[in-house]
Amino acid sequence: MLEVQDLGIRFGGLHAVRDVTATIPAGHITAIIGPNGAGKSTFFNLISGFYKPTSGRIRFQGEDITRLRTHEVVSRGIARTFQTTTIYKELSVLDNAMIGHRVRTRAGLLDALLRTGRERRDEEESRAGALRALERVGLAAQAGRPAGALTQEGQKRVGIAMALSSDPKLLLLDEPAAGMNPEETVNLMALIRELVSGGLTVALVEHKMSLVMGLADGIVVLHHGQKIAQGTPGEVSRDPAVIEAYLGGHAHGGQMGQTITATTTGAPRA
Ligand SMILES: Nc1ncnc2c1ncn2[C@@H]1O[C@H](COP(=O)(O)OP(=O)(O)OP(=O)(O)O)[C@@H](O)[C@H]1O
Repeated sequence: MLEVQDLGIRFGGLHAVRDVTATIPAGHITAIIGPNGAGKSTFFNLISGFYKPTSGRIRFQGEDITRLRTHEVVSRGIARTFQTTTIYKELSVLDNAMIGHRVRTRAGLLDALLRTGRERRDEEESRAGALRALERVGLAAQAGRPAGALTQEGQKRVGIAMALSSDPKLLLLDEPAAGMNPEETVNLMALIRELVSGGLTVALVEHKMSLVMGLADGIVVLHHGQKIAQGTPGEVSRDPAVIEAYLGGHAHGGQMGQTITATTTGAPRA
């Protein structure tokens, strides 16, 4: 569904993503993993059109989208969530999902908040998209409640509905399980699986290896901005370069190091 070739971006002297060639197959869940600072969020920002690459190509369903603007990328069928999705807690769940639709399509956030003429013309379309999205994340019954009254998990679902409201073909989730407890994480995994069995393709950046290993069909591993491995969870967790990246001199330890160790050698946490 999505192919990147020799993708790269520099920030001054720093090559945050470098010569990455990878694929995100349709109907799959692809995880992008790597130690802190590996370039995962930057990679997401590139494929969602937030950053323009300094080298390489991005093709989505056969079309070159490398130079498209963010809303043009969205209109092709790619939407994303953010590490910390802004939820308007005092607004209803439906209004949040509608804002999600509008900021991702034609009207900007300011239009959405100020209710300009252009925004009003989009309103009915937004409402329909938002309601469909709330159905998909199991929040239709909560549409009228203030978003701030929902649980942490419910608020995460609102964030996902905000992205789904533009009816994407590819959904990019940036650390969806951040701040969630194990039970909420399991529920989130079930939701992602359900969305994929409904025809969506998902790519996610995630630190929680239990989620990645239990959910992903394929994993792309980045390290210092470069792809060091792509394969199934089993292949990647046995890959010496991946083990070295997590446990070597640059590892940050924590959950990723711990789980990679456990799934590969069974050795105690480094
Ligand atoms: N807009 C930017 N300007 C300058 N440097 C940036 C910018 N965005 C990211 N970087 C740098 O690029 C590198 C990769 O950062 P990125 O956030 O993509 O890593 P990450 O793998 O998502 O990290 P984490 O796991 O900590 O979220 C880091 O060194 C970071 O400081």
